[in-house]
Amino acid sequence: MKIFEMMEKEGHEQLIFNQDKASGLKALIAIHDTTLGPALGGCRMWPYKTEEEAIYDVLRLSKGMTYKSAASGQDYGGGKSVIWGDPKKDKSEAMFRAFGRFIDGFKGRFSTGTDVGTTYHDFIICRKETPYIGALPESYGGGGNSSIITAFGTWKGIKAVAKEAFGSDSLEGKVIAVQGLGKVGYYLVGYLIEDGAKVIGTDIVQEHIDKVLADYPGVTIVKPEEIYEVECDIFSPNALGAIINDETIPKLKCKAIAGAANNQLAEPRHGDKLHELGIVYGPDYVVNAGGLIQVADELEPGGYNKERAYGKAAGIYDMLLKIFEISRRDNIPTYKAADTLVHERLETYRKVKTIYKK
Ligand SMILES: NC(=O)C1=CN([C@@H]2O[C@H](COP(=O)(O)OP(=O)(O)OC[C@H]3O[C@@H](n4cnc5c(N)ncnc54)[C@H](O)[C@@H]3O)[C@@H](O)[C@H]2O)C=CC1
Ligand SMILES: O=C(O)C(=O)Cc1ccccc1
Repeated sequence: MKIFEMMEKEGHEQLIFNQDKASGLKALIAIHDTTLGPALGGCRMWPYKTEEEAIYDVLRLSKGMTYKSAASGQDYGGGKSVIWGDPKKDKSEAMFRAFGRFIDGFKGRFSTGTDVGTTYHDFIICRKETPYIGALPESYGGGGNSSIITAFGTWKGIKAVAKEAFGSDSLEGKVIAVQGLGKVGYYLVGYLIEDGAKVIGTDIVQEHIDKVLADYPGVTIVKPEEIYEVECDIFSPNALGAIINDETIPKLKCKAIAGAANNQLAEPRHGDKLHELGIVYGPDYVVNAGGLIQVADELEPGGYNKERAYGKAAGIYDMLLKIFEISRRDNIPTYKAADTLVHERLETYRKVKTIYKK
């Protein structure tokens, strides 16, 4: 793996390796692009098989955050952190204190918080060492569990792809296949059922399934490997990335895809394939911007304003309709239409900053 080559190709500014012998912490922090402002991005804890897997994940995730911030109109850049370890058995206070000290070293150039495998309990510990933590509970001055607003935004994204695919954003009677019933998936199921949808769900952790069934007994559960081929109107990935790939695309029986998972396309060509097949794809970093919108709102002067944040998250619907219009007008895949808007915003900002410097 030629790391500098990858960073140069994708435009990453920094990749920092962090280890703390006492706690066993091994963490990577990637800052992709700070043109629009300081980098924001959550922290994933995952038992990667190799160091290369961890490096690849943090580079992809951090780039996605730049695109997410630009596409959702935030004045922040993109970054992400990954802790290499098993969230079920490797966590400790010492680990998250050490991680907080590493974050503090950026002095605001990077702020982080929950993502896959981490919870706000972990970041309450981090907060003891650094103020650069987002999505803390209201009692700690944060905006609360970012998964809820992420689920809200994803619900709006599902309504937008429904409108594009079926001519109406009503989810009444629509069958939605939800992959991943974790922090985001659980709340998303609630929004979908409230909106009249029929939900087919799956997860690899039984207790997550049980929690959903306890509150939403009407949800149909299938095995993880079956979710791709269930008869449905919309497939909603809310687990891990790279699940839209050569193996899964031929199985899909949906007319549209919209979910919270980061980096859903294994490669851009898989977005081209969805376009060819006429499957409406809501670009992941547009659909799942709710969490980022919350954390950016927490950083506004005067602090978090829930009404303002949810108003911005509701705008995910209109942004997607704009992207679908560009995709139809120019006959390009939706992910390319979204990337075009992002590149235009970054380029404009770079020019303005250059002029300003003069
Ligand atoms: N939590 C947040 O605010 C945000 C999360 N995201 C993204 O949304 C996705 C979900 O995030 P969270 O809900 O916070 O994470 P989480 O870890 O709470 O939930 C992920 C769920 O997916 C399940 N899962 C993993 N592999 C699976 C598989 N092969 N099949 C079925 N289920 C599987 C896990 O058991 C877990 O229940 C991630 O990709 C994350 O990066 C994006 C934006 C914000
Ligand atoms: O949208 C994401 O994937 C995030 O990582 C959102 C976020 C940003 C900063 C702190 C916590 C979560």
